[in-house]
Amino acid sequence: MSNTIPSKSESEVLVKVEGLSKKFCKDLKTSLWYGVKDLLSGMGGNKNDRELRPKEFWAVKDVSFELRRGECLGLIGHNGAGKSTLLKILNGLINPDAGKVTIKGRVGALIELGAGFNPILSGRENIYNNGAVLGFSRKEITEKLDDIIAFAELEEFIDMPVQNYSSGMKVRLGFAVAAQMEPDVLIIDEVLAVGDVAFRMKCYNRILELIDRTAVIFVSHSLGQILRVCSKAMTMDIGQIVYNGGLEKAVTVYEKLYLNKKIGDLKIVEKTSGSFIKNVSLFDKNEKPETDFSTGEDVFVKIQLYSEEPIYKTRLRVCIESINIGPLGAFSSPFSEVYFDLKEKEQKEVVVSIKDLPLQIGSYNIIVGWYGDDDNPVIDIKNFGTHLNVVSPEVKMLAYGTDGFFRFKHEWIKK
Ligand SMILES: Nc1ncnc2c1ncn2[C@@H]1O[C@H](COP(=O)(O)OP(=O)(O)OP(=O)(O)O)[C@@H](O)[C@H]1O
Repeated sequence: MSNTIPSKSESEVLVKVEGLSKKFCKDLKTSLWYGVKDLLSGMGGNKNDRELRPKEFWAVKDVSFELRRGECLGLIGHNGAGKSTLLKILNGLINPDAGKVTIKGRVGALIELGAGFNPILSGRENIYNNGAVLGFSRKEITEKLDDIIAFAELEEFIDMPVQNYSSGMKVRLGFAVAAQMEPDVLIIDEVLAVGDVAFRMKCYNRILELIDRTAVIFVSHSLGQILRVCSKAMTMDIGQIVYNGGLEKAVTVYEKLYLNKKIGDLKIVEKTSGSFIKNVSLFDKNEKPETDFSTGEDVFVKIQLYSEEPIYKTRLRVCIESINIGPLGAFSSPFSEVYFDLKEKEQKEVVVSIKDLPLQIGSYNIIVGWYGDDDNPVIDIKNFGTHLNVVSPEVKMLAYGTDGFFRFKHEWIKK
């Protein structure tokens, strides 16, 4: 028998999800009525779980994936994408309508705030209850008790009923129980965000400590957190997996979805008469149209302007926006003393280069504004539709230092 640690691709599959689906009903009364009908038809063996009836929708649809020991899967998706529903099915809190979940070993989970705790029992009593549910004996729990209480930093409050705990205290106790009980599978939902920053950092460090012997599923809206903690990621939209694989691609897919949704929501009407920006597109250094770039590459923004009337001394401004945060930076042509004149019915092409792109992995939106004189301050603004995707270099763990938006030019000096 070999003593070498198995590589991740050889290590044991701890979570196997096959064709998982769960539907909900948008209306409570109809939902109750369907419940009664299902019960009766179920008794008659006539249940059709794969069909949607009026007012029903798929919260999770045909989801399949595997997770091995040593892997940490980040689950990302917009509000209502189905992330929490999927985690609740994995943790056995709700039953799927179709599909199968196979989990090997103990599951530690932090899903809903206070879920799994009995509010009238003290923190200490709840630790014993939760430990027992996970299959630990009283002696084993007593051995771990001090570590759990210390990790949760609840020494003073451990004998107080959990119903009197603050949200942060409940999260601390929940995470401490889930993570200190040496689970094989650890499931962490967004609730971790309720804890303060120092506690969250402690939790990430604990997850990193556990990773070699655990399979972790981690949901967060913070892409920074996902990039910091996870080794792979899955993007969900409307109950389905739209991407499952590398971190950087999953983040880009998620941000693109967000951008498209934003465009859809705003129902943008583009200006197409008078003077207007006809198009904004991106090119690489070989003048090839491109949307995917690497940190450090040169990006060329091509702006097509058109004017029916002659206009003089106009200015252009380019702003780069992060989808989650907003504007990251902008530059305007007057700073370089560059202005644009257009004759009657003239089309003009302007190219501005962004040298040595300082942005890190993610999807960004380019906004171009065209401005005239005091009488005509805003000629046109093209807000959406030009994505700049930064797709490499690959993101690894925190130690590789790819947090945040910018990569600063830097040099290490050893003395
Ligand atoms: N018990 C329920 N009854 C009816 N609909 C539900 C129920 N639980 C969730 N849903 C619906 O299922 C969909 C998926 O919800 P879910 O909470 O899984 O999304 P999510 O990706 O976790 O969202 P968020 O990021 O906002 O937490 C939503 O439309 C939600 O309204």
